[in-house]
Amino acid sequence: MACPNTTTDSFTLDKSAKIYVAGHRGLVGSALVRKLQTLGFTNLLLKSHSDLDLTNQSHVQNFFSTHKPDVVILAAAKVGGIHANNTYPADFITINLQIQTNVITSAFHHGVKKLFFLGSSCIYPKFAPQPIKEESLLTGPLEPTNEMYAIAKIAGIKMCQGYRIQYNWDAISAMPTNLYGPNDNFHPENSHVLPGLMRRFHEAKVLGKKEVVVWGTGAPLREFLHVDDLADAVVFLMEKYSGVEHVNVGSGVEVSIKELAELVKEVVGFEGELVWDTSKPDGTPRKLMDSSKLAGLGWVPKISLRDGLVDTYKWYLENVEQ
Ligand SMILES: NC(=O)C1=CN([C@@H]2O[C@H](COP(=O)(O)OP(=O)(O)OC[C@H]3O[C@@H](n4cnc5c(N)ncnc54)[C@H](OP(=O)(O)O)[C@@H]3O)[C@@H](O)[C@H]2O)C=CC1
Ligand SMILES: C[C@H]1O[C@H](OP(=O)(O)OP(=O)(O)OC[C@H]2O[C@@H](n3cnc4c(=O)[nH]c(N)nc43)[C@H](O)[C@@H]2O)[C@@H](O)[C@@H](O)C1=O
Repeated sequence: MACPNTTTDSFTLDKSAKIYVAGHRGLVGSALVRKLQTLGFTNLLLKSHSDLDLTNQSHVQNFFSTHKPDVVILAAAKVGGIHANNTYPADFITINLQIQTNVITSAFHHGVKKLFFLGSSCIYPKFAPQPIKEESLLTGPLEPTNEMYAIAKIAGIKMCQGYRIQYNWDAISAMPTNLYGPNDNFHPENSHVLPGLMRRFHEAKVLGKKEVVVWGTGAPLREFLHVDDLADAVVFLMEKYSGVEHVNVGSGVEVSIKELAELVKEVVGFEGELVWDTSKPDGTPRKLMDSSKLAGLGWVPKISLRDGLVDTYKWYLENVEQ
């Protein structure tokens, strides 16, 4: 494509840059705020969903016109696990297209210098060769359980590319693997597998239950990354990367859902049995990403799955458990 990959040094040098973290109360947004504050950034622009609905175009335009951020990290989205994606496909495509279109276009028109778009590993074809390289995008059919969400995310990547190619605007995107950590969504049905199981095992332990139901066959393979590692990677890419192609962000370690369930069970301390509900969908059989491009730039993850689970369960006990 037309634009070369270049590096940028404007981001970390200026600790007073006005950085708008959209979605700062969510899993990713809150980790980004922690990371940026630790690094000494003093001018974070934060607006909760109740104060600014990013699906509302005129409100988003007014917000950018008033506050004029220098940098935008777009971590606001309609997000959920396999059940939520499968049950609310209209919401997943519409809300995500609205949020990202409003934020990207307003950021461009109001002089934002750099924008970071977060996609997801579900953008890749269901049967992409593993580990999945960035080039696999748009080479085959998507996984049906999250097709709507994936199509919105692909549109976000392409918007960033389009604005870079046409206007040389510095919009970059990263595709994280399955994430977990503090401020995750622990909803019993709509969450992702890791927080969903953590809650179910915890409640079963407290109530002295003998069994916990786990969805699907347990055979699918997933790659998990602690959100603090993701936040570190995002800041790293903001500093080091300015290219047209999206960048995979994974841990490089995959586990089966059965292995994950056993590990969460152990960390939580539930001593009963697992019962597999095979009426629930498995989703993509495998989605290990190839993160060698990011590794080549000099970034590697630090938090093991076991350590990350222990940290997340501690957070759950302190913040979610009543
Ligand atoms: N979690 C994961 O495993 C992965 C996430 N990602 C990507 O990372 C990004 C962040 O995800 P994550 O942190 O997990 O999601 P969360 O659901 O934890 O956070 C999303 C945030 O966006 C806000 N938001 C949603 N809709 C609107 C709206 N209309 N207006 C304003 N704010 C809104 C939410 O506010 P409120 O809660 O008040 O609605 C929330 O603060 C997303 O782009 C997602 O695709 C990528 C790969 C994996
Ligand atoms: C991040 C990613 O997340 C989603 O894709 P997913 O990886 O399939 O998501 P998941 O975490 O919900 O499930 C992973 C696996 O785990 C099994 N599973 C067992 N028991 C529970 C359970 O209790 N809850 C859930 N949610 N899943 C369970 C489940 O049946 C499946 O086999 C998409 O939103 C997609 O859009 C996306 O981007």
